[in-house]
Amino acid sequence: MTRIAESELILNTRGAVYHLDVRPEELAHTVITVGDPERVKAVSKHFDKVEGTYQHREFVTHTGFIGQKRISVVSTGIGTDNIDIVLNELDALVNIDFTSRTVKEELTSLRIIRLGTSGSLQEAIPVDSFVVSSHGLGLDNLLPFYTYQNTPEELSLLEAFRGQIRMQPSAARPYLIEASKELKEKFTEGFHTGITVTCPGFYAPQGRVLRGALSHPELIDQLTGFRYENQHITNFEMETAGIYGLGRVLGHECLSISAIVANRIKKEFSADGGAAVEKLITQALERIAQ
Ligand SMILES: O=P(O)(O)O[C@H]1O[C@H](CO)[C@@H](O)[C@H]1O
Ligand SMILES: O=c1cc[nH]c(=O)[nH]1
Repeated sequence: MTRIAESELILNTRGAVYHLDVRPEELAHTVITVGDPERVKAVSKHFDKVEGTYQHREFVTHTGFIGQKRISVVSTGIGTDNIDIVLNELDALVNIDFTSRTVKEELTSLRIIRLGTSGSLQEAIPVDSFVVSSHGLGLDNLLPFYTYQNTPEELSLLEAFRGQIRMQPSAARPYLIEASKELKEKFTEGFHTGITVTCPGFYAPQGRVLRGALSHPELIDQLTGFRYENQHITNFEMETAGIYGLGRVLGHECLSISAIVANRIKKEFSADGGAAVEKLITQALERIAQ
């Protein structure tokens, strides 16, 4: 077994992984990720018992129980560059022996569920509704740094996307990964479902103009109009494709669910996004704790 060097798997003085500051025994195998560090306590306040809290930079982790179900909630901050850190360190916590610094013979698959916010790309998906991401379509550049396998269904969808929406090659090389089917089945009634586009920014990469002009002004209309068989693009945000992609690379079951806070077609923003997120957390925890 190859020993992983100190410069590659970085552990701190308490034997915890570098960015998350969490030790292997401090992580549950069901993990909720949220972007906002403040949202961690909005989730853990629903726990019957909190066994530990950990924080380093924007990465806040609370581990506890709802009934017999052990759950960790971890903040990722914004963007797929942070997802690279969080997913790799979560994986290391369960699949690398920190004493021998070797990959374990028996691997553990985590259940990872993102509870985030997002902008709708369809008029009929209003603010304060919830979207389950059937696929993450990445316009960021994280996943091409890894080797991974696409399914034939993913390749057909990606080919349709590339045919209908011509990204400038210097701007993005789109990739696409499907959600965990097992987790998705828990979230059907009361949830919209569709393809989520993950962007490497909040402004121009999501077609927003304040002062900087867009290099691809048709992007929003093209995403809204995309169709392949019975599938369409529902929303965009900044983490889902990275989570699904690294879940595929590392062997974890991943699902991303978003509270819609903006409708980009109707140009509306939620009057109380906090309330929508709170409702999403309550509904999601009921299903996750089962
Ligand atoms: O509310 P969170 O979970 O952070 O998710 C969305 O909100 C942030 C942008 O405001 C991005 O992280 C985006 O993905
Ligand atoms: O429009 C939105 C809303 C939330 N998060 C995003 O990334 N975009």
